[in-house]
Amino acid sequence: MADEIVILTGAGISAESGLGTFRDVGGLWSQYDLEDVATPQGYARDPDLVLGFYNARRENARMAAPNAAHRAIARLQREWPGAVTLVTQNIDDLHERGGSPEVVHMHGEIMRALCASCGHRWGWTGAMSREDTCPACGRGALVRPDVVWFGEMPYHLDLIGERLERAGLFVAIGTSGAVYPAAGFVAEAAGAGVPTIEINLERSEVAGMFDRHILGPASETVPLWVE
Ligand SMILES: CC(C)NC(=O)[C@H](Cc1c[nH]c2ccccc12)NC(=O)[C@H](CCCC/N=C(/NCCC(=O)O)S[C@H]1O[C@H](COP(=O)(O)OP(=O)(O)OC[C@H]2O[C@@H](n3cnc4c(N)ncnc43)[C@H](O)[C@@H]2O)[C@@H](O)[C@H]1O)NC(=O)OCc1ccccc1
Repeated sequence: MADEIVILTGAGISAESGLGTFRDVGGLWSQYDLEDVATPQGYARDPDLVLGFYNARRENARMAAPNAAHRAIARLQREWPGAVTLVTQNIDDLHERGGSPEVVHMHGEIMRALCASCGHRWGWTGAMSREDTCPACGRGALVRPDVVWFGEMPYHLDLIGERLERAGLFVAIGTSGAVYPAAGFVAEAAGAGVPTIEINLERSEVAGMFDRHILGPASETVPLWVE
């Protein structure tokens, strides 16, 4: 419907809340090899390294606070109930703490755990270790963060595809367009004749696919765009 909006966010929207992005200078991927810490193979090879990596990110997310960009999107969702689908690649909970009523976490959530044995999911706040056991099947050493690793299928792709098809506008905020299938959503939207806007510090790797570009820090550009 013409008045429906799909918003996709990435690490850039949480940068001004103090959560490092992935590719920027000094970003996470310059400190860790994603093969080691964000793949099922890395987890099988060295679960302590992986659980330690996510324990540190969970602590950072817990200490961080939502910024004006998170709050502006939440305001838009409240002012247009049911018309705004907020999809995020971020595993932090800053959108929810910024007041967003519905957040589609396509890459999972760091404040949740997943049992790699029975698939049970539950809320998780503290540090995770191999000693932890699943409250459903009781097995240990298979409790992992409920996040989507490289080579794993992202969550909610059917819902996202359906919302993209019928959207009146697609907006990407704070994402480099380097990771698929998220980076392909603009092409899906454009293919369905949906107008597209990129709001980012700089032009992304898929900038050429967007109709409009609003460049600058999200905490400034997003509240202005929402106004
Ligand atoms: C590296 C890349 C080439 N590899 C992939 O894309 C792979 C493989 C692949 C699949 N299809 C392909 C097609 C082509 C090539 C490769 C592939 N994809 C997968 O493995 C995916 C799973 C990918 C998910 C991996 N998990 C993440 N996260 C969770 C864990 C964790 O977080 O640890 S990805 C993780 O990295 C990505 C980081 O990207 P961004 O968020 O954009 O962050 P980045 O730092 O890159 O950029 C920040 C941007 O913000 C801007 N910025 C900075 N500060 C600000 C500021 N202040 N204001 C505004 N903007 C700002 C910067 O300028 C910059 O542009 C996010 O998605 C994030 O979630 N699974 C899959 O494909 O399954 C099978 C399948 C098959 C068919 C259909 C479906 C599935």
